[in-house]
Amino acid sequence: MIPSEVFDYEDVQLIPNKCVIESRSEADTSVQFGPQTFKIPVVPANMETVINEELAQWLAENGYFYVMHRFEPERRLGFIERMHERGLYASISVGVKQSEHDFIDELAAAGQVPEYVTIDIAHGHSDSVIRMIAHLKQALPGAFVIAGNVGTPEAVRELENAGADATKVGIGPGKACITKLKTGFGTGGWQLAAVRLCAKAARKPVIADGGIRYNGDIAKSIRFGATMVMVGSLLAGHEESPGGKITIEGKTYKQYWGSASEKQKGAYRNVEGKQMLIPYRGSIADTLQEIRQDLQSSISYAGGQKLMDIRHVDYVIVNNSVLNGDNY
Ligand SMILES: NC(=O)C1=CN([C@@H]2O[C@H](COP(=O)(O)OP(=O)(O)OC[C@H]3O[C@@H](n4cnc5c(N)ncnc54)[C@H](OP(=O)(O)O)[C@@H]3O)[C@@H](O)[C@H]2O)C=CC1
Ligand SMILES: Nc1nc2c(ncn2[C@@H]2O[C@H](COP(=O)(O)O)[C@@H](O)[C@H]2O)c(=O)[nH]1
Repeated sequence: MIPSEVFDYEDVQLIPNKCVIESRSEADTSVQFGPQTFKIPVVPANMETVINEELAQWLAENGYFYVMHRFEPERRLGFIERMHERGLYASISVGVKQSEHDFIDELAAAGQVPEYVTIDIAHGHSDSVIRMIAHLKQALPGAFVIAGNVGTPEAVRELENAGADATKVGIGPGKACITKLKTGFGTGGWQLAAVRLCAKAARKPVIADGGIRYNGDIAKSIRFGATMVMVGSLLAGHEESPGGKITIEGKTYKQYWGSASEKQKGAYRNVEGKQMLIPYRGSIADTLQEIRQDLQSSISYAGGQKLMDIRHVDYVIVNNSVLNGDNY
């Protein structure tokens, strides 16, 4: 499959339709994803500098989707128990190694079924992921299984056929990502077109993962078929973000690093990520509220009342329009 139309977020603008609401507050940004409905179609990336247990609890309590990362594997069972004790949903990540299969058996034996499990590896179109989907569906049949990451319609179909309830699309578009440079592969530079191709092939929800630089990119992801949008760097600069706070020459930053960076792995082996500093942005609650308001505006420009009305708008390709003086 060679994609015929290739574009990314900055190359596209959505075309407005006549407004049918009196106020943006009437626009409904909520989305059904798996067993729950969430306030906005946005999930912080399952990365160590983006999400931790405290933030996960706050997000669940406040109607947002989260996916806990998998880099403290021994804490996951306790995390699920703690979330369930508080009457909150549990959403965890797993890898594909034998120890992860053993962990799934441990959860089944303990009767602790997370509502969401994300299989999170770099190259998700693989037999190892297909085996993990099968194991999850057999051992924890109540869990909603998200599988990734992938970048092709073939991969989406194969993982869905294996039993995945949703797939996650994005190989290399992330801000901390160097996959494109190190391997020559991926959807970096044409992530939005890849989301479109994958979503067209999908029969189940697709998560667009990586490359979101502006709030408007979330609406563009929805237009091109995503049901949920995973965001790393844009949500990593907050007070609640787990990365360390650093002040340089009077300006404050938070640390952000790739899950396949040397910093995360503790060794320079198969490194496909880097670390960087993200300007400090205050409270994540304010940013999520701003995202919701911007999405309400998007829905109004789409001539709609609800999130999925954005799906039906026309668009134009305008090369790099966002970068032509519109940065803020
Ligand atoms: N979205 C993206 O573009 C990317 C995301 N990441 C993130 O980095 C983290 C680490 O990812 P990952 O290294 O996959 O996790 P793991 O180190 O857990 O690797 C998962 C398993 O897949 C194998 N594997 C990994 N990559 C390949 C490949 N290209 N071909 C064949 N086998 C492979 C690994 O073996 P072995 O290590 O021996 O090869 C390992 O057994 C994850 O959170 C992932 O999401 C990483 C890169 C790209
Ligand atoms: N190639 C790599 N991709 C990575 C790594 N760590 C995380 N990721 C992916 O990036 C997104 C977040 O992207 P952003 O543009 O919103 O910052 C995240 O969800 C992963 O899919 C990595 O080390 N290498």
